[in-house]
Amino acid sequence: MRLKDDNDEEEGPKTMSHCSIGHLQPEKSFVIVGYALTSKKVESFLKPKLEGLARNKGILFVAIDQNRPLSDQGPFDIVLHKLTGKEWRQILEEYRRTHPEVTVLDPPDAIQHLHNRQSMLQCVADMNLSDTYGKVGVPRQLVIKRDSSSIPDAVTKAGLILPLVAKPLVADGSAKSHELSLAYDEYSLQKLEPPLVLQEFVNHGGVLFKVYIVGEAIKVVRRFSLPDVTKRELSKNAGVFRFPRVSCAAASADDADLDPSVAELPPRPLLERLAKELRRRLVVF
Ligand SMILES: Nc1ncnc2c1ncn2[C@@H]1O[C@H](COP(=O)(O)OP(=O)(O)OP(=O)(O)O)[C@@H](O)[C@H]1O
Ligand SMILES: O=P(O)(O)O[C@H]1[C@H](O)[C@@H](O)[C@H](OP(=O)(O)O)[C@@H](OP(=O)(O)O)[C@H]1O
Repeated sequence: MRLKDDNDEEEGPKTMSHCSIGHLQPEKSFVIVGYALTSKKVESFLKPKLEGLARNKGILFVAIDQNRPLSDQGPFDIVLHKLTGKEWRQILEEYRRTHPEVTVLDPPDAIQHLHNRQSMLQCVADMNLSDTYGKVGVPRQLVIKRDSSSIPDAVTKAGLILPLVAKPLVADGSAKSHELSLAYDEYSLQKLEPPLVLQEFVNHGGVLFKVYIVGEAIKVVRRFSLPDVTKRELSKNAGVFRFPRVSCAAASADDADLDPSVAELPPRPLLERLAKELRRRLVVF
């Protein structure tokens, strides 16, 4: 796409934010990314540094005005969004139909099953990656849709071993969807609020790896995580404990002096196969 400078009479993006067209070199080609994000996401993601880097690479971020028809805005090369709701979904589907030349990241139907922690992990569970470079699996888990009083029985029947990590079933980016708890004893499980996923706690040395995948690009970071739970701790503790965003960006362990047994990154070939397989199964970028 060609974007002309301010003096140009031709149509340019009308809702451009955080950038001034006047500073752009005339006749330079830019990829225009229209974004529809919550204000929280704009704050955490669209940092001046990212915008500067993007601009140097010929990428411009332009805010989509949610109060105006999407088709009246742009033109965009890419629509980047992280909003939920039926209405927004319909707007995007209609836009994709009428603007097949625009890449929508990602199409609503493709991300639908990522909004639910059960379906989100299903394709990982279905993956049958050979054990050449390491195993990929999902912790044993149980979905509770309703009735908190039924949880202790359901856990016993499923044979899940305590402690359990309780996660809201819906993963829609809301603060509530990130509220996780750790349940140490069976009795306290009744205090949890369905719908949720109960997962066996997997000891992992207090460090985890976050793997970011965009297209062919893979980036792995180390983050501090919950410490291992020992048998002694399990026998001492009871109750349900809410825990905060333990492995957030501020908990980076990239430069920490870690025991090599927990610090070693997953083998690259495993990540590549995992990334390829996930993209194929999820049909997302
Ligand atoms: N089964 C588990 N066993 C041990 N620790 C776990 C387990 N599941 C989650 N955790 C811990 O809880 C943290 C958050 O888990 P998870 O990523 O599932 O939630 P989230 O709300 O999607 O978080 P984020 O959006 O930050 O990735 C992990 O970083 C890890 O420290
Ligand atoms: O900063 P990292 O470690 O990559 O963790 C991200 C989570 O994985 C995302 O799920 C968060 O986005 P949502 O809150 O929209 O789900 C995302 O929220 P944010 O974009 O508001 O920071 C992050 O918390």
